[in-house]
Amino acid sequence: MEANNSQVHQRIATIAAHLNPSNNSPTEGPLGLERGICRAKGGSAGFKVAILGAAGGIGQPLAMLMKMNPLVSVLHLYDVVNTPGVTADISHMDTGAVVRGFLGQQQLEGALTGMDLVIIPAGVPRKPGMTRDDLFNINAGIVKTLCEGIAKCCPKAIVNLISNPVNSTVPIAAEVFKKAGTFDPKRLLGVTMLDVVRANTFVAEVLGLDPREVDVPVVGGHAGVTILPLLSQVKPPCSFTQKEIDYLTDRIQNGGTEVVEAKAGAGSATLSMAYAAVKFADACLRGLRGDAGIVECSYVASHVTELPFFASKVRLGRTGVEEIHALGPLNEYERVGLEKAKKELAASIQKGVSFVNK
Ligand SMILES: NC(=O)C1=CN([C@@H]2O[C@H](COP(=O)(O)OP(=O)(O)OC[C@H]3O[C@@H](n4cnc5c(N)ncnc54)[C@H](O)[C@@H]3O)[C@@H](O)[C@H]2O)C=CC1
Ligand SMILES: O=C([O-])CC(=O)C(=O)O
Repeated sequence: MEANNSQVHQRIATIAAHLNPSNNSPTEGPLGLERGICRAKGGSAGFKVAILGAAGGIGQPLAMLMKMNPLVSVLHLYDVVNTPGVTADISHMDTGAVVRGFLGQQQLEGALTGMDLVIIPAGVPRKPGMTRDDLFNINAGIVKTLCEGIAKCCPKAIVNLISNPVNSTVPIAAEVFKKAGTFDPKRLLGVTMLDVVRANTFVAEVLGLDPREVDVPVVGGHAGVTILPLLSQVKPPCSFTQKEIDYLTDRIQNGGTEVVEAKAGAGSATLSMAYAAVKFADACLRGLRGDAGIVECSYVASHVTELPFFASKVRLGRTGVEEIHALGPLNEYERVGLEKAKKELAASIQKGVSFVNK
């Protein structure tokens, strides 16, 4: 039966009120708007996930892909701009997750409360000629503020940190959580999955294999020489010429720069990053659900080297990072690479720690 005029006007007024950025309540899609007249409640089973920076180049495709994930029952999209539009758009997808939008600092608390997983792609991306560390001055403050919100509103959530420079932003997040008394090293994960995704792709190209059959461990961190592919541990077992090793190591370490240069000022990797972020978030959610044997590379608080943070294979479970794998046997080429990586990582970690404790 069609709605009468006054019902239609009421619907429009309610939608307008909720999509208005000056409104303090979340910018919900129609399902949330009309709780009074809709039978669907949403969010009964599955996990609650928030994306901070959801209107950005990574955030939008990431939001779309998370809306398609059957493990997600509630999806909160937070940004300082444009969430009403992104939320309205994504909320029309006929998948299970209920989507709600949150706009601006005053709605951060609503975005975070009750979340099981928080994914953070907020912050500025590189332009040609910049290093990831050149983003520190802007992104460090953004990550600090968002993590203060997490410590307050959902201290038990798993955090997937994407914002660069990851080598420093993860230590920043850890310091914020320590200050708040909520730090749990098992729940803070720097996302280095794109390095693994690239490594699998480039190695598969060289070997003439399907990338889905290839598994390349990438350890260290997420910038230049700190990205250390362990080509001696590739699965399925294989061997490379020295020329292939030099080519692959260089291409994997500089994959981000390859995209930044190709985009010529229009940002850095967004689509492959959203894919990698969803692959990683899905692994975290399957771990939370209790699935066994989930192992991915991530940059975490770690004891595999003398550094306080390091990326390596970790096993994900109900409490987050349940086991950190040792690096395994390295060849001479990888041992030299490891020393270089550790030197740069040590400085990036210290920079992050000092930022919070200055
Ligand atoms: N870990 C990794 O492998 C990768 C990391 N990145 C990093 O991800 C970050 C985001 O990249 P893009 O999405 O391309 O950038 P973008 O500029 O397209 O989007 C960033 C979004 O963050 C939002 N934002 C800014 N300040 C915020 C705040 N205080 N709270 C919430 N949202 C805020 C912006 O409004 C924007 O919508 C960059 O730092 C980039 O370097 C990018 C690719 C790979
Ligand atoms: O290169 C960048 O600035 C973005 C990034 O981290 C990547 O694509 O790996």
